[in-house]
Amino acid sequence: MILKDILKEAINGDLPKDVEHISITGVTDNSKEIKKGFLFVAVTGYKSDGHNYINDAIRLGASAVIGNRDIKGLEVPYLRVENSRKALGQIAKRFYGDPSNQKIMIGITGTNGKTTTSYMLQQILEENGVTCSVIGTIQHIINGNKVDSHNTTPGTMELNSLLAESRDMVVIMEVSSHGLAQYRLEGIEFDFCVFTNLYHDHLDFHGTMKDYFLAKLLLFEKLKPSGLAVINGDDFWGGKLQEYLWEKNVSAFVFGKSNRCDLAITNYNTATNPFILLNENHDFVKIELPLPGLHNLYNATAAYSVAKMFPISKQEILTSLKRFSGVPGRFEIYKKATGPTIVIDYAHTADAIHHMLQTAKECGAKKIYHIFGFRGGRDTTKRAEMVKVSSEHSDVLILTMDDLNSDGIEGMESTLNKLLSDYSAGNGKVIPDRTFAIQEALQAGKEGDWIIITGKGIEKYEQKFGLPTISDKETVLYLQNKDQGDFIGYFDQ
Ligand SMILES: CC(=O)N[C@H]1[C@@H](OP(=O)(O)OP(=O)(O)OC[C@H]2O[C@@H](n3ccc(=O)[nH]c3=O)[C@H](O)[C@@H]2O)O[C@H](CO)[C@@H](O)[C@@H]1O[C@H](C)C(=O)N[C@@H](C)C(=O)N[C@H](CCC(=O)O)C(=O)O
Ligand SMILES: Nc1ncnc2c1ncn2[C@@H]1O[C@H](COP(=O)(O)OP(=O)(O)OP(=O)(O)O)[C@@H](O)[C@H]1O
Ligand SMILES: N[C@H](CCC[C@H](N)C(=O)O)C(=O)O
Repeated sequence: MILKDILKEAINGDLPKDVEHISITGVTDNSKEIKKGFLFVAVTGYKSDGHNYINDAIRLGASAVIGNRDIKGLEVPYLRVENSRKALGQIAKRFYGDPSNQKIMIGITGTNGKTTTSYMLQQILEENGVTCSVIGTIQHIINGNKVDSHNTTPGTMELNSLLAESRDMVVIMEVSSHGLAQYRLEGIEFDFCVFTNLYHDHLDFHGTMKDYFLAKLLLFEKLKPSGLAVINGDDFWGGKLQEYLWEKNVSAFVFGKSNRCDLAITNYNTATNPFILLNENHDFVKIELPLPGLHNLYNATAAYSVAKMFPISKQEILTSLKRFSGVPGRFEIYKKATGPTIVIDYAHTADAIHHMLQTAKECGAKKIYHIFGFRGGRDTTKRAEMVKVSSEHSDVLILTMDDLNSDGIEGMESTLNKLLSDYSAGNGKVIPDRTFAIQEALQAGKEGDWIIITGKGIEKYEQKFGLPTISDKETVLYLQNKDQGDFIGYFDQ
């Protein structure tokens, strides 16, 4: 591939003579992936700086380098750009032949509900003959094949390569604020942009809620002129987004409780036989879900709002939602013939915890045991509110370990004790080993009680004493009598 052909957007003006005819065999921003004839794009990162690896890249065979620092005297041509992370996005798109341009692109953003909404939409579309690629937190699904996910929104090279590989008609993507802020979606345009909600999270990265919102807003700048924004109008920031799009004359489809909404929520039932009743231009739509929780009804409403823009009948959409298969690690219920109901869920914000515990109460939980921890190396300012909400809405809260990432176990243990003494109402305890925390609740829980384990979903956690990593589901099934636990949740892997 001729280098100049993929630099169209990245480099303004004429290219130096020595670059004109260079051909390259690949592109990467990771010196460790360089092969002979590659273009190396040096990116200044959050942990390290790609510019420090330029010499490694050349030694490994890079035939040209792009960066955003003033560097001279390299053995291969060096092109300076203003922002090499953005340039990488522009180059990735060209290198893979602008693959998003050949797809119907659906981007779903928001703090909570992205994965659930995308799985609902996937089920509706696929059951009605529309093949979908799905890109998100749990895994990516391309042409029906599962690919491991390292980021909710993959890095720009990986993303464009997945899109290029896809033969599916539609791509449903979870779009994270990190992905938007880091140009992972540079040059990609969307046919549908969905906003679920915005709550306190990721302020370690964004600083303030306003800046977090402004990062999410970038998705809507990528909406095609012919595209449609779908917005949860009941969310405070959803309201701000609506105003912003209205001023820019961008078409938005809004759902929410106000009767001014395009899809107005008139009634719902969150527990037994959950449903949400919507008024669409005096035409009533009743979405029934096999999954409890008001939050899931909102997710289903978002999925419905997009699906109805496809040539699929209302009845077909409603049928798919009624038999929704669920999402791995989100509100998965385990219950034996007798004993407590156990739920594994991915709540990792105060708002999600609130929804989760509220749902358990609405489902008739007598006593609620809530087990969770905090991901290390992430926003620490959300923790106090998570403890407060849990303490208020559960009977017993047990703080335990989540992914430590770079944090140490001792530091985390004292953090948990301090959070409990400062923000709980005295109904909590700390059990650092997650397996023991779950075991204690399972031993204490009686018929009618609910044990809710949040934060990790299907991800595995480290047990103490060097035991292998294990998921909450594996722990629960083991403790519930080896492998004889009766799974009655919505997804069994
Ligand atoms: C803080 C953050 O977001 N970091 C992301 C960022 O990493 P980075 O480019 O800054 O990486 P870095 O390690 O500092 O390295 C800088 C550069 O040096 C290069 N390098 C480095 C070492 C070397 O030997 N050679 C070399 O060339 C690297 O390849 C890179 O180009 O860009 C990478 C590629 O796109 C991401 O994978 C990475 O996500 C990290 C792993 C991460 O944990 N991110 C989380 C916070 C995140 O993005 N989460 C959201 C979900 C949030 C939600 O659910 O709402 C997500 O989309 O996943
Ligand atoms: N619409 C919603 N409003 C509030 N909380 C929600 C909503 N949908 C899901 N949740 C809660 O958030 C958790 C994560 O849901 P989901 O995976 O769908 O969100 P997400 O935005 O994809 O998060 P992540 O990208 O971190 O995986 C769920 O397990 C549930 O507790
Ligand atoms: N295993 C991934 C999960 C991402 C979950 C996301 N919601 C976040 O908190 O960043 C991580 O640790 O980045």
